[in-house]
Amino acid sequence: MTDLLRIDGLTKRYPGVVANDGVSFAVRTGGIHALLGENGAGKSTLVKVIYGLVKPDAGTMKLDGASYAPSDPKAARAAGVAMVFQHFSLFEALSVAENVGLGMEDPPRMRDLSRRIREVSETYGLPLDPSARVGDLSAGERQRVEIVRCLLQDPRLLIMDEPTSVLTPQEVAILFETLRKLAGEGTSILYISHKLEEIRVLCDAATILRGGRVVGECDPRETSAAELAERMVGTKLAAPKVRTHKAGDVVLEVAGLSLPAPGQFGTALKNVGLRLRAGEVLGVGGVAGNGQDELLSALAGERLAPVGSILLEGKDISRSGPARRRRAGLLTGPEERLGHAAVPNMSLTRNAALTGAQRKGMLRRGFVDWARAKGFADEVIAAFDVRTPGPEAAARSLSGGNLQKFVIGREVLQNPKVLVVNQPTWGVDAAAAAAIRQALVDLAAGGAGVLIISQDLDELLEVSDRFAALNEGRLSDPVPTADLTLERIGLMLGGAHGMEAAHV
Ligand SMILES: Nc1ncnc2c1ncn2[C@@H]1O[C@H](COP(=O)(O)OP(=O)(O)OP(=O)(O)O)[C@@H](O)[C@H]1O
Repeated sequence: MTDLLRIDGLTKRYPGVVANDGVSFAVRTGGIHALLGENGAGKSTLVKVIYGLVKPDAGTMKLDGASYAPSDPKAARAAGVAMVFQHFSLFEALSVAENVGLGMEDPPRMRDLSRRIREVSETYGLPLDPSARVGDLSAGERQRVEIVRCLLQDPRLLIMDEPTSVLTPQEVAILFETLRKLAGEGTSILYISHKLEEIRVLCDAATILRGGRVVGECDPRETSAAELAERMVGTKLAAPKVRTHKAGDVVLEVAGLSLPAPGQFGTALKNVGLRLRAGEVLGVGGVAGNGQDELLSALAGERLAPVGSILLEGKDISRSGPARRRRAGLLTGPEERLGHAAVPNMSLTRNAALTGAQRKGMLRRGFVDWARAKGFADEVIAAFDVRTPGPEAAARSLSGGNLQKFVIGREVLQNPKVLVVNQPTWGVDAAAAAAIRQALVDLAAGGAGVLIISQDLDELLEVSDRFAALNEGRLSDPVPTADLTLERIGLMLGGAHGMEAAHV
């Protein structure tokens, strides 16, 4: 096979860090090539250079033998390079076809565009209705819009940055079929993911990055997931510690919590009830968009709840805002790390003060004691192995996984009575995800109640004592994790409560 893309000696420096350090590798024509590496290893920077979003300081690229140095994404697209991002950029109020048209330089008439979308979606097995409103679509369907948008450009190279983190197992299977078909037709695929088992079934080549440098190449089909992880990290991974746990008193009680949908595309919470005990981890699973964000914001106090519906250690906090709930010991970590959990342009010190000021004694006569705030940011960085030049770095300059470690660490180290987190290891590499899970389990072992909302079933089964499913804003009765079978989980996620039939 010939090489479609060749990269030679590519270097990109940021203040205090070399994100890519003399990176060289090649992607074969029709190959599905994985980029592997821990958080901050430089994967996103590398694909941004290929897509014309970031200019390298040194190095060259060749596409199909010709010199390639895109000045912007438009030039990259013109050369046949397309990219599907982790975060979608779609307008919820517009239709699929309208969204696709908006991204095109020279969009055809709407009727023709709808026809082409239908053709592409049928050819590649990506079910999509061009007239559907994007706001009504699942995360997997939204991703299909982005993929179809790329395929309409007839790309030679398709870059995908962590495409499966928002998908159900069924949607992952559909995506892999599509990617294999594309590769079979000669399109090359550059694939970033932390899910090593997925890489082993999908990809036929892999480049491993560590600290911005290429540390190895391999055929992932012939390399075990453990070996891949070890080559990424450079050391052997510690197996998670087994814990012993004893559930204590009820620390958080939610009863009859109903709230209307926050907006046109939100989900209403319907009579949600749960009891969380000290020392316990309760896992809440569910497909994205079934009320996860709404449950977190109701518990955080971003939206107030009906009187008597949320009790912390027996006290009604339903009408208290976030600051009072924090003071009382209920802390939360939302899913969206950049913008919700952290302010992108603020330093880590300032972000540490944002949620930690009260509980970490940073307030002096109403003013923040910045030395203390910096001290706390340093503590989080050290305890959670956050890779950054220091606490003065802006939140946005951290790689996704490192910022995630920071925002989770910031809450865990505030010694909460109850911690509620949504997607705590989203986009986090295997070693860091294990560290975050361990920290949550340790927090519970120390006597806190921990509620983890996640779409990662393996994660929930690994760390939770009990498991409940969120479906269309309703929470099932929690079941001890040890009693669960995959079939039962499937029924719970589909909305079957007790012996009722699933309504799909
Ligand atoms: N705009 C920026 N300004 C300053 N530093 C940056 C910027 N973008 C990336 N970096 C730094 O470059 C390094 C590589 O980051 P990059 O996002 O490429 O890593 P990654 O491998 O994609 O990580 P993750 O898996 O966490 O997404 C990190 O140390 C990061 O902090």
